[in-house]
Amino acid sequence: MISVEKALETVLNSSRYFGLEEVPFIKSVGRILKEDILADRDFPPFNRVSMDGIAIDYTSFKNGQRAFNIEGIQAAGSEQISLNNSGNCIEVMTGAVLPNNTNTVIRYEDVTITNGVATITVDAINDAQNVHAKGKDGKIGDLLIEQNTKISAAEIGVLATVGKSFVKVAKQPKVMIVSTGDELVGVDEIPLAHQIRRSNVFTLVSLLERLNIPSETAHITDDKPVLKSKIENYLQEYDVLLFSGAVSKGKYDFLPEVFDELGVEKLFHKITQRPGKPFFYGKTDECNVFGFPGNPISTFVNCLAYFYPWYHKSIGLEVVEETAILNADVIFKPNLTYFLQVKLSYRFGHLIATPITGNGSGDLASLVKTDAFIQLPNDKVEFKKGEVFPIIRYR
Ligand SMILES: Nc1nc2c(c(=O)[nH]1)N[C@H]1C(S)=C(S)[C@@H](COP(=O)(O)OP(=O)(O)OC[C@H]3O[C@@H](n4cnc5c(N)ncnc54)[C@H](O)[C@@H]3O)O[C@H]1N2
Ligand code: MOO
Ligand SMILES: [Mg+2]
Repeated sequence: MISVEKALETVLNSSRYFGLEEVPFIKSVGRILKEDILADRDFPPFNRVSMDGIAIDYTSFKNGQRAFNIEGIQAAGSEQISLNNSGNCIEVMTGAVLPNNTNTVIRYEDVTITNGVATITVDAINDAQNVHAKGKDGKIGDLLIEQNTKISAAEIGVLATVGKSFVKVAKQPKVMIVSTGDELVGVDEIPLAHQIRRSNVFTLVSLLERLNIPSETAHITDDKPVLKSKIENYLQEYDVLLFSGAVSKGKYDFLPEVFDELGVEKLFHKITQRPGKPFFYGKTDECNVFGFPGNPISTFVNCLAYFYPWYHKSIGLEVVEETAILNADVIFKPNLTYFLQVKLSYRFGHLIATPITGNGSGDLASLVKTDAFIQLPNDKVEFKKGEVFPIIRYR
């Protein structure tokens, strides 16, 4: 039996590198970028007209000129034209290149146009107004998105702008999720009096989907030879195996011995925590094996507390700790770290965790009423309202 801290350290020390892949940028939301994205040209790439109106040479205005013959039109998407006579003007549209020999744009609202002559109707204009200068937002080669950024809609626009139709992202591990147990039937089935529907695999699939990790699932009954032959294949085929059930002390809890017989190196079995104590963790050269205890809340909390940080470390992301203020006195006597279910709220900008006690680790419906687990350490028995502890949230 090891402590939560030691278990987490062991899990993190066995993180694994899954490599990179290139994906179409539009499919990359939620993935972890594995290259720096640089500006392929200046931002904006030319002196960009930012108001519809007329472009002039400011010197003419400064010298007192107010009426300008219109020489032409510069539309957005047209090649740059030139003002031939510095006493004239060119009509310009937002998004167009500022014409050669002009430097200042006056918006249509501030001019009147009659018979091809634009007359400025305001007293003051500024040199270079309404021009978004080339390179003002960024220079060619500037770092726009750092690697290890989680790609969101904000990054997608930048990727499009710099022409990155394919991007390098962290490859996801190949994951198999296995439930075990003779008492479990499918979701679409009507359970007999002694049976229940399996739920843990689907919880795990969903917890992995939050990380954008696709997974496959299987169910194996409590039959040791079958477990052994199937798991032998899975160990060859997958980067990660997540199990729920069959890791405790029961007559049919075969997984620890099956893992041993298949050469899975045991890194630990059993942690001083509740719920989730009988967690088995091991690895082979190619595969990491998470044997979560079968009680639904045990599977759930251990996936969050150990698989999540292991995955984050594996793809090169920082593992960040969050804390909240306990909102009630709690007494917990066993010498175990207590992952207590809490409902989160904000008060004056502080995150508050209100304990909601369910009926133990089999009470999966209680998860619906809470948002997170607060992690109460095993070095004391009384936890006071107002004290701050780490939390693991799932919403
Ligand atoms: N003598 C002891 N008995 C138990 C101990 C112990 O230390 N000594 N630990 C208890 C704790 S704590 C837990 S947690 C469970 C862990 O049990 P297993 O990992 O062996 O899991 P199972 O026995 O297969 O099942 C336990 C429980 O969970 C339900 N279950 C399992 N899989 C699913 C699923 N996919 N969906 C829904 N529910 C599932 C199963 O029906 C059982 O009710 O052991 C305690 N016992
Ligand atoms: O600790 Mo077990 O994980 O209570 O259900
Ligand atoms: Mg059992």
